[in-house]
Amino acid sequence: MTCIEARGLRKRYRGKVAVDGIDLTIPPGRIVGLIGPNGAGKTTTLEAILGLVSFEGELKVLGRDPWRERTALMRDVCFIADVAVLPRWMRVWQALDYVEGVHPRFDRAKAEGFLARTDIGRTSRVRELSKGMVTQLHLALIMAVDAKLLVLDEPTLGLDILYRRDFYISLLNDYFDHDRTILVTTHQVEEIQDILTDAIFIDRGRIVLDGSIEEIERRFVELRPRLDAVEAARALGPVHEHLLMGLSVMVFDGVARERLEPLGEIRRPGLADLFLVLLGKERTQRQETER
Ligand SMILES: Nc1ncnc2c1ncn2[C@@H]1O[C@H](COP(=O)(O)OP(=O)(O)OP(=O)(O)O)[C@@H](O)[C@H]1O
Repeated sequence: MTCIEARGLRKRYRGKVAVDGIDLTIPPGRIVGLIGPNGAGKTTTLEAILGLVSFEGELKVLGRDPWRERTALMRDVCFIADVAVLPRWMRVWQALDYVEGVHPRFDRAKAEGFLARTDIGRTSRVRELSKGMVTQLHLALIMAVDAKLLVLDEPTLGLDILYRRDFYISLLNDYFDHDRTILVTTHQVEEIQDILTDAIFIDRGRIVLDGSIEEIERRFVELRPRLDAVEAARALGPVHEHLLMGLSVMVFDGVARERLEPLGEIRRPGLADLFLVLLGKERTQRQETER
């Protein structure tokens, strides 16, 4: 069964379009990055998937309509919103007790294992923890639930670089298996690009690119042409060109590597760079259409 299927998904807030008719097909066993600038519609898309906002269009998550069947859906879905909120008076062990009590698929030993890698004491109250520690606690609770879909909205906001790395490694090693799907948004694209199987670029409520990392890597190539090959490379129609310390860097879309290799050094463009390139292109095209 497809994990998430959307056709013409649209969300308007009092006349303002936040999500503008997007189509998605996410099978099980993928780690999908939803990447976009501020206000692109990422959180709104996740909220529709989680049944937290109503929407227009068709949307099925694990075969259910999230808005109408939210309660049933939540047995198989876990999520972390970009603002982690836990009751401030609660002690850490009480939070563990609570989730154990309400969630039949919570593995307490696993949560304790995640917490053991932090400085969070079992008897501390949430209000005594730093912002990053509250997030760590929240992640430990959520990652110990056996769910089919895990939705993470900026999960590492406020976490230090060591813990962020540790988090993504354990997401891959301890959480992910080939039946689960993880949908994650972050502005720190470089940190997640190596764990993703797929990327969806979104800008102003529309999808700019959607594909597996292998497809994206096959399609886009970065070339640093030799000085004597710059004109020949330009003739192949790069979708982007910029200068780096006086030398040209070009990105090609759908040009065979064999044609580029003789012209200079070939690289895999980073997702963040690619995003900037495609975003610039899309915005220029839209401005031209609007004119
Ligand atoms: N509850 C709301 N009421 C009105 N407008 C909203 C609401 N939530 C979001 N929006 C608008 O919808 C658009 C998309 O917002 P959304 O939060 O989905 O973006 P985002 O991609 O998650 O951004 P960020 O990276 O900044 O978190 C924005 O223009 C935002 O102002």
